[in-house]
Amino acid sequence: MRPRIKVCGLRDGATARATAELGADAIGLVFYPPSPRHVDLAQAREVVAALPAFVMSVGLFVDAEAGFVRDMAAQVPLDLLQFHGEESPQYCAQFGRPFIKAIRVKPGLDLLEYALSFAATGGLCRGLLVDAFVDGVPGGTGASFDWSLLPDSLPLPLILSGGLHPENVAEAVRQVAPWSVDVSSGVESSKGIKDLGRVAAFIQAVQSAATRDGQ
Ligand SMILES: O=C(O)c1ccccc1N[C@@H]1O[C@H](COP(=O)(O)O)[C@@H](O)[C@H]1O
Repeated sequence: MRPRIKVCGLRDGATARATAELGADAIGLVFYPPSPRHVDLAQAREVVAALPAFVMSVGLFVDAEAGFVRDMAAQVPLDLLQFHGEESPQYCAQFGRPFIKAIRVKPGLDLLEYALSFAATGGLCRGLLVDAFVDGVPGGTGASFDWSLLPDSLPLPLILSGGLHPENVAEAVRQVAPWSVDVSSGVESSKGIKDLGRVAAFIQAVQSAATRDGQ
């Protein structure tokens, strides 16, 4: 089976719709004000309303006040929450909604133990997203990391992210065989502006890598 594809940081309905039509399985909405991809409530609602059935909307938060997460989740139809900061399993589970947890990988991290702590949240944690560690920036950096640091198996579906782009994603899929890939900077013409040509190239690269490997 080919890896699922999430494109993160969509900010308008037309681009979100086109991204879905190109074959994305999920799109991400960044509810993190310092990000150049940040969306306000009106933008988020416009993006989600543009999605066809069976394309998921994912709301991304970074160490947000719980009230802010509740408020956005009540006003925007989000299928999944993404926690991309230092949130604990208890924090993530308190919303009673399915979520994915991001972790920034660096040498010495016990990824298995980390995954086990989130797998114990009563089925709410639907995947572990692995990203590059860049000091002082929580994500969306375009930086990649050493994929050989990833263990062979984990108790949660693995979502590979961090510096993926159309030119390296096929190799990533072959080496890591993730459940899903997640991209933001690698399909942009400038920070926060998605380039649909690069989105198409990214999706085609994932599909062809998976086909060649008989997935
Ligand atoms: O996209 C952002 O601006 C962002 C901000 C804060 C935390 C996470 C963010 N995005 C996520 O970062 C990873 C990797 O992004 P990139 O492809 O290396 O640019 C991805 O999971 C996005 O969902």
